[in-house]
Amino acid sequence: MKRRAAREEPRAAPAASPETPLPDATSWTAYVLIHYRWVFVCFFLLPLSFVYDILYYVRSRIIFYFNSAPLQHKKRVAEVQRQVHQWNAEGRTVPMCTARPGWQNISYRRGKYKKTLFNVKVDMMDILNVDTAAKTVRVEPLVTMGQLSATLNPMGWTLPIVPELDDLTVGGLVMGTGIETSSHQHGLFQHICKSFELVLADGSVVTCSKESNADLFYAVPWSYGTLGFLTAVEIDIVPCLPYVKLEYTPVTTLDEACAVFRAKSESPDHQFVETLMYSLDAGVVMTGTMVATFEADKLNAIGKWHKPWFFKHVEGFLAAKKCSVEYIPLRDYYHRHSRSIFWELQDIIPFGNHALFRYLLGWLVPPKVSLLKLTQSNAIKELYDNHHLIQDMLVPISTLKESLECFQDNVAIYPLWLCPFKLPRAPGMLQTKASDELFVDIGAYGVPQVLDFHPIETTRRIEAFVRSVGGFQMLYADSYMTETEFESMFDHKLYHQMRSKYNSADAFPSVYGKVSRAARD
Ligand SMILES: Cc1cc2nc3c(=O)[nH]c(=O)nc-3n(C[C@H](O)[C@H](O)[C@H](O)COP(=O)(O)OP(=O)(O)OC[C@H]3O[C@@H](n4cnc5c(N)ncnc54)[C@H](O)[C@@H]3O)c2cc1C
Ligand SMILES: NC(=O)C1=CN([C@@H]2O[C@H](COP(=O)(O)OP(=O)(O)OC[C@H]3O[C@@H](n4cnc5c(N)ncnc54)[C@H](OP(=O)(O)O)[C@@H]3O)[C@@H](O)[C@H]2O)C=CC1
Ligand SMILES: CC(C)=CCC[C@@H](C)[C@H]1CC[C@H]2C3=C(CC[C@]12C)[C@@]1(C)CC[C@H](O)C[C@@H]1CC3
Repeated sequence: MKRRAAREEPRAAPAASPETPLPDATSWTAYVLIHYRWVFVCFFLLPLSFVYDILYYVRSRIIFYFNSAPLQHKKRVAEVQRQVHQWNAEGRTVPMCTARPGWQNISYRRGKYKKTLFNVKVDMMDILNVDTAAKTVRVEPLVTMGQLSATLNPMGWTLPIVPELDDLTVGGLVMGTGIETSSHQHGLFQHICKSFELVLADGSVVTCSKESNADLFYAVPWSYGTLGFLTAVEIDIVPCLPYVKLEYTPVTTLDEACAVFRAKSESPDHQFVETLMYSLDAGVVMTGTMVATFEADKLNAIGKWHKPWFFKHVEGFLAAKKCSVEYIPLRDYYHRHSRSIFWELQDIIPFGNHALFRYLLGWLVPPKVSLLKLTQSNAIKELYDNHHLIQDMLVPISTLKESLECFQDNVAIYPLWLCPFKLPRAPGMLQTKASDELFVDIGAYGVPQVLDFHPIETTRRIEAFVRSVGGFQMLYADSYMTETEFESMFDHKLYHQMRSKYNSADAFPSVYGKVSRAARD
């Protein structure tokens, strides 16, 4: 593959490098919208995101103050049931989906089906019960990761896996999937869930767990809302400590990167493991453990508004070429990539990591992903479709080296996110060849640096590679596989059984129908 010359810093809007044509390369308005998106984002979206967060926060506090959430829950489930009964009474004409508008969710793919399907409102956003004796928390599906870490951490508890972005919801993480740097010990988000409460296609309410309705329990993850509406989830919680002792290990060859990452992922000593690759052969492996105290000169509250973006901070350790240690407040660690939306914000606000911007306006960052989605113009959409890649691929750790080479050859996007996870053997969509082998999530977010990038052909080549090594694609973004290819990646046996057992084949679209770009458009 041909590559572009190394990037210059700071960068402008995505695909603003000289070789890349603008969408249609003509419209003056499109040019302004793309290259000066930061004007709109800084002066309109950032204040709007701030107001939105305040309103949401006040609402949460009021609900907590009156402790009304558990009482309201039954009524809210009944309201979901009423809508499903209505759909049945009206003759089950078109399938159902949640009424949550596509712009509000984190998923990158566009849920065009929302316009044509029967929309069911599942407006349930409260933490119902924190039970420290049973070590569980019971929540409604729209509860977010930011809300949960803010509630649990001050009580000395946490979820074993806290997927990074504040606005990710429990419903989305259960029906899709969730992963974080503790996943090498705890698995995916589905593996820390104890039970699901669902409203099925006939309007009945069912609770499933490993002990009761186990088949449904194992079929729900990765079903993308196509078996029933989720109304509550019981999740494991574990005690937490206030700081993470984080060790940064720079690696300077591909072999070293793979060996160090694998050794640290397999060792029981680290609660958190993550690597950021800055090129095919240079990266920083990070390992962390929760601790109660810190060495004062090594404390770094990276979540503070004026601190450099985390991925830039980490890059500094690569340049320093030696192992280093820092102590980071737990919540700052959990949401370390939130302020820069991993490294996506540099394409939207090119000077966002400049000290002046951070000190003046850093407290307003990041703009909400939902508002970015809501307000993006067609020109921006086209730009991201054609000159940008957002994909996470899950591959066995034994194939890490060839997988990184595949990403290099096809897209050469850096930083690249590497996050290890275990995949316990269990019924459901994810079936593996070897039992208990560690997997790695490879996350590529950004502008491909190869000259022959083509959104469909390139993604299809990567998808084919991932299938060939027994891996999986995360489905929050676009999938370009055919249905046959899709069914060869994801085991649909249990899923089809549940669709027929619970009469849901005409009640909801299929997973493929929701996540495939070709089936949706
Ligand atoms: C025992 C208990 C039970 C509760 N029960 C309920 C309930 O039933 N229902 C309910 O709705 N609420 C409940 N609450 C209230 C709960 O605390 C609020 O929902 C929560 O504080 C709001 O979360 P927040 O993230 O918006 O707030 P904040 O912690 O003030 O955070 C504001 C914003 O900044 C982000 N942020 C904060 N720190 C960082 C950081 N270091 N890095 C990056 N981003 C950060 C947050 O994610 C959030 O978006 C309960 C609280 C407690 C203690
Ligand atoms: N660190 C991580 O693990 C990250 C994960 N992600 C991905 O982002 C997505 C989550 O985003 P989020 O905005 O929270 O979720 P979304 O609103 O995007 O929902 C994801 C899917 O879950 C379904 N769903 C959500 N709630 C319910 C419910 N109550 N009942 C039935 N189905 C439901 C949706 O159905 P419908 O289509 O009907 O609305 C949709 O198909 C996941 O796919 C996740 O894998 C993204 C970034 C990071
Ligand atoms: C850690 C894992 C497993 C995934 C992280 C994925 C995120 C980096 C992406 C998920 C949805 C993406 C969107 C954007 C940036 C990258 C994600 C947050 C945009 C904000 C980029 C700008 C566009 O105009 C809107 C996009 C919405 C989705």
